[in-house]
Amino acid sequence: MQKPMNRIVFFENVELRYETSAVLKNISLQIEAGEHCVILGANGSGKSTLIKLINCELYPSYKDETFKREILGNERWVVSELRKHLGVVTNDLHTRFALDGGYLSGFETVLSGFNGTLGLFDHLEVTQEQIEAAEGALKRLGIEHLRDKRLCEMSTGELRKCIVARALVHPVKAILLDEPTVGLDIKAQLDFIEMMRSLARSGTTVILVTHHIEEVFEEIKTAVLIKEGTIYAAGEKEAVLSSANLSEIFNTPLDVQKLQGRYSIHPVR
Ligand SMILES: Nc1ncnc2c1ncn2[C@@H]1O[C@H](COP(=O)(O)OP(=O)(O)OP(=O)(O)O)[C@@H](O)[C@H]1O
Repeated sequence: MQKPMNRIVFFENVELRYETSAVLKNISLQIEAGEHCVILGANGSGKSTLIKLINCELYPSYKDETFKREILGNERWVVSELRKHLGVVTNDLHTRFALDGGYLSGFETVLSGFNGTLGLFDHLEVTQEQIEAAEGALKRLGIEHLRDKRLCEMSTGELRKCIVARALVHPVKAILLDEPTVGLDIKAQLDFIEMMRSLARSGTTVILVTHHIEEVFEEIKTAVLIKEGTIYAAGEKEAVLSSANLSEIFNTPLDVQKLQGRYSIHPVR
């Protein structure tokens, strides 16, 4: 039986190894529903690996008596079932659609979210309900104009929004966004931030991995800093996103400033 999904992530002492080396160690992390959260860390620190663990693309390598891993209240998930509650947007997914799905329309891309496929297949039935949900997801993101446009004719930002809409065909409780603004120009990036804010305000828990502190929007209250595969700090963003903490995780002297709710980061010379 499924437990209530009020806790999106509950990890205690989770470890993940690629071959012999531990990439994530002693990861203890709780993210509650509605607790929009940013994950920051240097290149190679383990952010994407953490997202893959939450998303059940990867599984912990080692378990001792202190180990705990629950996602949306459950220790085990059938992945196709989890996708109905947890949306995922990664650059890998974007690249797969850009490279192999150019012939798909925006609508077909979104609709393919029901079966987690790259495109639609004759043997997979499409119901009227699914069609309406896909139309609804396009509307929710304000991209109805991309409905019939082919992916190969879309800009990076347009395609990215279709991938987000695809992740939202189910009424998901939370969405994981791994560096979602890579490749977007300034306007597309600002639009994307507004879209994330509107998702957050509508009740979808947003878990954002980014390299850009200025993307930490107002609704995000929690920050998690990853350093060399461990959680260096986690908690309220005001406390966690300090100059000292960011200088430490990026291994360079940095000055963090906050002006009118927006963070910015500057090198200390
Ligand atoms: N499939 C893999 N096999 C072996 N090692 C891997 C694999 N994928 C990632 N790694 C290693 O795991 C570590 C963490 O990688 P991860 O992609 O999680 O980092 P990240 O913080 O997301 O980095 P970035 O900011 O550069 O995207 C890195 O040292 C990386 O080389």
